[in-house]
Amino acid sequence: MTEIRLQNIHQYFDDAHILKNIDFTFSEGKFYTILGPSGCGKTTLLKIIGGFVNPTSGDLYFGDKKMNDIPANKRQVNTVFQDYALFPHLNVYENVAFGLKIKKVSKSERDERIKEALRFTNLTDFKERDIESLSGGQKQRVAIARAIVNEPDILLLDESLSALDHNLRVEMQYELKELQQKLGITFIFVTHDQEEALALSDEILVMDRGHIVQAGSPKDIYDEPLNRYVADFIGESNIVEGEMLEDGKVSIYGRAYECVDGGVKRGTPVEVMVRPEDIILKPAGEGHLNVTVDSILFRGVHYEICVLDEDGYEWVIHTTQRSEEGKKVSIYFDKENMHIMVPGEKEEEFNERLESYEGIL
Ligand SMILES: Nc1ncnc2c1ncn2[C@@H]1O[C@H](COP(=O)(O)OP(=O)(O)OP(=O)(O)O)[C@@H](O)[C@H]1O
Repeated sequence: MTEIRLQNIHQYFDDAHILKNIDFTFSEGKFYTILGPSGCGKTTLLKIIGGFVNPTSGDLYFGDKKMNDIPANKRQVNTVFQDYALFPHLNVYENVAFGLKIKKVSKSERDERIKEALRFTNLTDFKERDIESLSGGQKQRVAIARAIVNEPDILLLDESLSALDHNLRVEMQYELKELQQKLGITFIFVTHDQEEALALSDEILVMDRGHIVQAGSPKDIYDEPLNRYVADFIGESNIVEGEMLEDGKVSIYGRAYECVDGGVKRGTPVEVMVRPEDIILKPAGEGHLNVTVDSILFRGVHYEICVLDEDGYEWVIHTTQRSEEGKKVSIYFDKENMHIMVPGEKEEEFNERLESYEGIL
């Protein structure tokens, strides 16, 4: 088992500064997801851990051992790539066996380990099958079996569910989570799909242009995003400008609201986030703000209703309540569901503020 520590990692490709001062420790045995838009540096970070890219500067440690100069095949790490990189001319068993043969593992040990890897990935009945005859989900399982047969401490998965259709993808998410729990090793999964990140992870690292912007449990990141970027990237949100009046009180468009956040100087401009599912529709005059229903979309499990307040600002609401376009209603949200963000605040400052203020409450 291995803790992975990235210390002041920078990565340049020619003049392009791709990773900027990455400082992060992955604990043993957890499911991590690196989440961010295309091009933000997720795969590069994974490749540094896997040993396929040497960082321009900074250090990588597994436990106490510095890994910068240790080649990929000498690290207790295996990678499952997006395209699975399976050998099309070999069957399932042979694909899983390949690495062990190269390493000259004895036939009896090889057979035992392959049997175990196929069992873990529910492929026992498929071992004789040609790769080409398998579905996308089965190919993905072979790629995972081929990685775990090496008994790695760390499994890296690069957008490895993205080739699958929606239903299969959801099914594989369950399998992947279960597999990680059974094996108890560290999984580092890369995706740009926020729902996938929320469903799978013990911890999510949100990246933006080479930085880790915020790291935390899915619930922390969803309920208490550091800033507008994270709030928008994970889930949908209503974000309005406000000003802090005092601890537990914020002004939005000149009207004072009670909130549960604090530790921000009086008069500081803030952004206030309310998730669409936390807004309640009430008859006109009974909520915080009077609004007019602008549009309604049926989204299967809820309606997505856009309303305009009297200042012309739009609010998005997810509700199972039916309404009508043009109807005059009002919106209400509990103080616990308002989240205050301070533009420009760094993750350490934000965490300190949350801890110290919550400590007072
Ligand atoms: N070997 C390389 N040489 C030059 N540029 C590279 C190299 N590898 C990656 N890059 C560039 O670094 C940036 C980050 O790439 P990376 O693959 O890490 O992003 P990503 O977040 O994984 O994106 P995606 O979700 O599209 O895979 C991109 O602009 C990419 O073009």
